[in-house]
Amino acid sequence: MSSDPTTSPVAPEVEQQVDEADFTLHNPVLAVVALGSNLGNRLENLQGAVDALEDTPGVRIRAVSPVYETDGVGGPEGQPTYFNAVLVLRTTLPPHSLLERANAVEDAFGRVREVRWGARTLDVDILAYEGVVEDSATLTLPHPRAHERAFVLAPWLDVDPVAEIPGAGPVAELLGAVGTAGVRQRDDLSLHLPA
Ligand SMILES: Nc1ncnc2c1ncn2[C@@H]1O[C@H](COP(=O)(O)OP(=O)(O)OP(=O)(O)O)[C@@H](O)[C@H]1O
Ligand SMILES: Nc1nc2c(c(=O)[nH]1)N=C(CO)CN2
Repeated sequence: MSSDPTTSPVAPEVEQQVDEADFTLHNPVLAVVALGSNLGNRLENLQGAVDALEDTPGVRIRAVSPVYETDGVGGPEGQPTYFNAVLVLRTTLPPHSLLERANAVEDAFGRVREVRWGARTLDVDILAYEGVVEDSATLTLPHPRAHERAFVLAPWLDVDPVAEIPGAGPVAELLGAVGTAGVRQRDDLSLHLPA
């Protein structure tokens, strides 16, 4: 019996996953990320997420949207308003690695997962990753509720006026259908890239 690991058969799906990850590592792609906060210093929380993502090997922020103040959608009654923003990233991280990093950034800001859609210091969602369509146990792409959320569509349109959500349509049309009630741009606030 040989102990040479190179002679062990590799399942075709594993081989495909490795090939895809390898391809991504050498070919940066664009991903779109949503930030939200309605607890603590909301602007500082969003800025902290921008800083942490820009500090991530394999991630470079290409565009930062204006900050919106938005009424909470879903979740318990009477929660504080959110600050929301959207980032365009150029990344060599495969989708699941980007999700892990997004979750780690949330955790670093003391995010506690209790009530569904409850108040949170920081939420980092992946809205879209290149043209990828995927539905696994931990990651759905594009984000399954992005197309119906004005607090996501308005800042997304600002950073990419021709954006389209695979399977749902152009962001501009989706925002037109959803409307902008409860979503106010805060011209007095902004996020910035670290120097
Ligand atoms: N595109 C995605 N971006 C971020 N998380 C995702 C995505 N698809 C699936 N998930 C999974 O959703 C789980 C729950 O995410 P989270 O607690 O942020 O939900 P939420 O922000 O309260 O609600 P919503 O999903 O409606 O925005 C995450 O642990 C993650 O595994
Ligand atoms: N206005 C607003 N409402 C929400 C938000 C959010 O970021 N902004 N996030 C949610 C879960 O991701 C649920 N509801």
